[in-house]
Amino acid sequence: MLEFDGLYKSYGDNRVLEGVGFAVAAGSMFGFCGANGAGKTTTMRIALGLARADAGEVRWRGVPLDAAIRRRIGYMPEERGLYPKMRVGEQLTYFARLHGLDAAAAARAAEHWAERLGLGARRKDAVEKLSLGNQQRVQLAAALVSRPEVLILDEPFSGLDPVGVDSLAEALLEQCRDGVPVVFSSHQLDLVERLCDSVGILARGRIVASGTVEELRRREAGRLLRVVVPDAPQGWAASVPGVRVVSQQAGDTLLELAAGTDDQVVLAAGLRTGRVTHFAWREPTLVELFREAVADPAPSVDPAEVAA
Ligand SMILES: Nc1ncnc2c1ncn2[C@@H]1O[C@H](COP(=O)(O)OP(=O)(O)OP(=O)(O)O)[C@@H](O)[C@H]1O
Repeated sequence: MLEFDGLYKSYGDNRVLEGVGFAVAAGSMFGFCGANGAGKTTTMRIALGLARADAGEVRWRGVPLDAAIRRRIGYMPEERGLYPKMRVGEQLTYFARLHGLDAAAAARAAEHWAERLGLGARRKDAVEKLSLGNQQRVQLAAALVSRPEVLILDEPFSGLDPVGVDSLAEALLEQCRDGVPVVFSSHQLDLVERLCDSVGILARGRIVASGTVEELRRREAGRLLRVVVPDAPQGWAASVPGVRVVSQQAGDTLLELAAGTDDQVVLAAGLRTGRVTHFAWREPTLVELFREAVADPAPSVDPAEVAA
């Protein structure tokens, strides 16, 4: 288990992390989501020892990370860290050696990952001659080449074409099957939904939602209702108490029901305006769950005011 436990980090007055905690089981993939500036990179840099937490720690198999454990972590930094003049093959061999592989094993691993990520023909080219997407593939190969026990990847999919996304996704799933815990940050929520066993959404310095996508959905279940009334006038649902119209296109409406709102009341309202051809609960997408989770919480209501 890879555990991030109670991480706090401030830069001056900027309180970035205020008790970030989550755990990633060996052999599972964790999607680390959050708005720009939420603190994902900061969290990963703390794990790698590149930033120091004010409080909290990161553990692998119960042991706080130290320099020796960190050498066994494959890390892809957001700012990317390649040597532009070095050839692709040499660079990969170099990173593998840096993580302790002997010369022969390093050369074999470099060749394997270059081929695997579609860089076979570019092995002898200097990194600076590659397109940005291909440089990204080299960076990924550099994280994988040392046969890491743990993978921590900062936006590994950004800038990749669909073929690159597929080859990386397949490579990461294979790492998971070999028992490696994989943490990656991404704004591409469709990918997170497709690949990850679990997801954590960082907002306001904390993980505000976490679990499998299914669990997150179930927590929200029963709230989004799709109703199709082809002949209904625009805005027919807006006056139903406890109903918010999320979207409306022709007679196709997506409604959010407040807790306790009776869906049959909504159905009756729809029927009053015409024939209802579709009426079903709809599962929220990860994008909708994300929006909900990062939105500023409703201002708290003073209980005394409610009682009055
Ligand atoms: N070295 C630093 N010095 C001062 N402030 C920093 C430093 N590193 C990060 N920050 C601040 O910490 C906050 C979180 O930044 P971070 O890069 O961790 O967010 P992120 O979630 O990775 O964002 P993005 O999705 O945009 O990459 C930001 O307000 C950023 O300005």
